[in-house]
Amino acid sequence: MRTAYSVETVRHAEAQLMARLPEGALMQRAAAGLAAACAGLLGRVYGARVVLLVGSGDNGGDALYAGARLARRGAGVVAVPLARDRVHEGGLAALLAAGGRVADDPFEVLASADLVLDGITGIGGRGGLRQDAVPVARAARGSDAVIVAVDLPSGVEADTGQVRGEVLRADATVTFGTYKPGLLIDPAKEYAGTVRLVGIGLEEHLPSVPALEALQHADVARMLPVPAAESDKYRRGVVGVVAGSARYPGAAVLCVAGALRGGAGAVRYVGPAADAVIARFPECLVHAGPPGKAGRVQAWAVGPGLGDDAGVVEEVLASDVPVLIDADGLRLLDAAAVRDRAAPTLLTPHAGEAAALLGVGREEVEASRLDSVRELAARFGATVLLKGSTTLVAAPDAESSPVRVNPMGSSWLATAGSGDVLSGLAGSLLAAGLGARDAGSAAAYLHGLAARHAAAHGTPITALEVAEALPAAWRDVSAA
Ligand SMILES: NC(=O)C1=CN([C@@H]2O[C@H](COP(=O)(O)OP(=O)(O)OC[C@H]3O[C@@H](n4cnc5c(N)ncnc54)[C@H](OP(=O)(O)O)[C@@H]3O)[C@@H](O)[C@H]2O)[C@@H](O)CC1
Ligand SMILES: Nc1ncnc2c1ncn2[C@@H]1O[C@H](COP(=O)(O)OP(=O)(O)O)[C@@H](O)[C@H]1O
Ligand SMILES: [K+]
Repeated sequence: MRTAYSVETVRHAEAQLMARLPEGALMQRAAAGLAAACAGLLGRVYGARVVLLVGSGDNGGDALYAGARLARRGAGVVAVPLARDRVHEGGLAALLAAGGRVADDPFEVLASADLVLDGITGIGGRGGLRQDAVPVARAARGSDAVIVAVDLPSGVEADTGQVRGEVLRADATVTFGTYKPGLLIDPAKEYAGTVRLVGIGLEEHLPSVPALEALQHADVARMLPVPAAESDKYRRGVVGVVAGSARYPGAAVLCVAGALRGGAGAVRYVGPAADAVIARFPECLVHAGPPGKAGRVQAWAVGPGLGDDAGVVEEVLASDVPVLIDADGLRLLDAAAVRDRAAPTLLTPHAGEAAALLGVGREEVEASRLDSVRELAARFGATVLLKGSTTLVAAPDAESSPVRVNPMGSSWLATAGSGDVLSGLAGSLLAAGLGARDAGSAAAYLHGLAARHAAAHGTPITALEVAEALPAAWRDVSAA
């Protein structure tokens, strides 16, 4: 599991750690890790041309001390202080003592740099880059240099991943002590490049519950259901799929395709697209409906391609088993009925659907994905999976359940019907006994990995191919 902590928590842990260490020791640890990462990127340090963009805080201090280390190894290191009267004094002295210098003309040194260290702002930054920093940031980006962000790309919001102005896009980011949410969530994530975490001893001072967590193969493997000797199809869980309509029969087929690969013992399709479903998947149980007459299930997945049948959504919400609601189901649901449910509910909106549920514009959700998913989970008292380039899953008990961010996405998933596959898959995991947060985040993980398998040759993929690649994704994860 990779975890990210908020700035406030990092500051608190930093204070505890610093109280135990000699003055400046923490910054030296950070600088040592940063210099080592830069050396790795440069290959040969001796003779390399390194430019430091130095802001007025400790982020600039890190850059200066790292620059001093590179200068001692023979790099030509030049500092570009953004405010000459407010530079980390110890860092600047160390750089000068190591043979580095301050630039006379920032644009000239940037034009021929091999590597630029962005030490303008880290966790102390507010808003996008200020006007005085913008021209040098643009010149750095316009050069051929590798750009390495110190702790965070300057200009992003560390706690939310929001981007409110200009950001210096990095090729790599070296972050200290812990990931920050902004390094894992779009749009900020897109500016960070490859992220490397450097330990500085902060870990033992961080609380057990992070702000954000990202699953890895082994975490997902532990969640996936495996049939035991005494299992039968009913004990493994039956998932009911309420999807599709005369107009959209394909959504039913895709949702069932996902559900069949999600570990439930049986998939029960309920709705008007039974012929299309059975033609493709003879192993599926089908029923014309209504859901209450179709037989017992251990979870429902309702909504893809449903059309305007609010009655089935109401009926499914009134059941006492876990329910996943997607697509048309999100438009038709009664918010009070969701809040009043005793069994878990998992809502799976994309940004547009989330915006409609919140009564805001789609751009607002896309710009503030973390706040949006948390707000939805709180408002509906439900677990919410917000789809998109970085899928987030938030549970209603925010204090004890950190938001999960899916690290295994693939932009090839931006294809019609892939969300229907995800709903079926997550519904199947719910029926197999996973909690809503685990079912949502494991489904998003497998779904993204399946898309990567399907697109391995770099060609466009279809939603059905994503479903067909789910066993390969499952195998990968289980092997971890
Ligand atoms: N915590 C830890 O464990 C460790 C922390 N360490 C390091 O310390 C960093 C945090 O340092 P920090 O607190 O000094 O803040 P920092 O990021 O340098 O920014 C503040 C300065 O930037 C300025 N500024 C603000 N917004 C701006 C903008 N939009 N555009 C331009 N400028 C802007 C702001 O100016 P002001 O508002 O005061 O005018 C202020 O002077 C952290 O990220 C890590 O690198 C490591 O050394 C060791 C372990
Ligand atoms: N740019 C992207 N990068 C990664 N994943 C994406 C991107 N765009 C969409 N996705 C994923 O593709 C799926 C699309 O689902 P959805 O929006 O419901 O589409 P549909 O209704 O056509 O099935 C979701 O799993 C979403 O997270
Ligand atoms: K930075």
